[in-house]
Amino acid sequence: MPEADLDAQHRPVLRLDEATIGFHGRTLWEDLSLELVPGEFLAVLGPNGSGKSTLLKVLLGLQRLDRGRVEISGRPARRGSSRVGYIPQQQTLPVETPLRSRDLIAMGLDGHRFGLRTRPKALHASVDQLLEDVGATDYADMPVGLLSGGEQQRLRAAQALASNPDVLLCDEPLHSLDLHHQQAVTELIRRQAQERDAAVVFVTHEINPVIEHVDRVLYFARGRYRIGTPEEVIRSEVLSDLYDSPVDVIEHRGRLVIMADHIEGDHCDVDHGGVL
Ligand SMILES: Nc1ncnc2c1ncn2[C@@H]1O[C@H](COP(=O)(O)OP(=O)(O)OP(=O)(O)O)[C@@H](O)[C@H]1O
Repeated sequence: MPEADLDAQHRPVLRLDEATIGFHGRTLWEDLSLELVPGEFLAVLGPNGSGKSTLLKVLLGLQRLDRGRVEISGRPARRGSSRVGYIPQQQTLPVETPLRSRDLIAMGLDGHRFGLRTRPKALHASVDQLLEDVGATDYADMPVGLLSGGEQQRLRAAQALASNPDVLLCDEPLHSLDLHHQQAVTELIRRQAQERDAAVVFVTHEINPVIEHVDRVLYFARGRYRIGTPEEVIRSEVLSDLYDSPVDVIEHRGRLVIMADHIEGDHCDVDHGGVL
């Protein structure tokens, strides 16, 4: 590979530098410094209210930091950037939604580049390619409201990938999907991000469905955070230290189970290997 391409592979597409945010006197996270390179997959974990979605809002340019800097592809994060793709939480679309799969994806394409009115052929070809990339060609012309949750989530992934973003933000995209579709959607996001040299920031309550794809974990709790590989972070001593309270991490039939006797205000979803 030419040296310039190698450099590009290691150039951060996302950079947070001593980023701090809080509301009404409560710090959500403080002095968060982080760089993601193309193709990297970061899982963001933490209990309810720990600031996971707020991180996505900061990266989307919808929320200002109290302190520090946030850059996407070398520029300050800004609202509406085509460098950022966003997959929202899984929500079932109403049956009567008047859109076909291909219409939903076309909505994600950058109108300036593809010239919706002036270059319909180019738009059509791009939509077809995206449908193929996410394995949705078979239902390209189906009304989206008739598709299953997993099929709809594939389309949302295609929509988010349409502008060829450098950073793909995923806000609990597996919520309410069954295990099979959780794995399929995660694999799809991972593969597409790698092929397109995009970094992934993946907010989730459950580590197990994504663990084999995760390069690093960012774990928020109690106004603090830990970052590292899953093996470095999802450990009893690291999480006990983060929560300042005993936490047990055990492996059960290949799944990580995180348990704590009692942490006020949090819950432990033992069955799903969920996050405290
Ligand atoms: N604009 C805002 N003004 C005031 N408080 C806010 C604002 N945005 C978020 N918060 C608060 O910050 C905290 C963190 O919210 P956030 O949505 O980031 O949590 P989360 O980790 O994504 O939680 P969950 O797992 O429940 O989705 C919450 O207590 C929320 O009420």
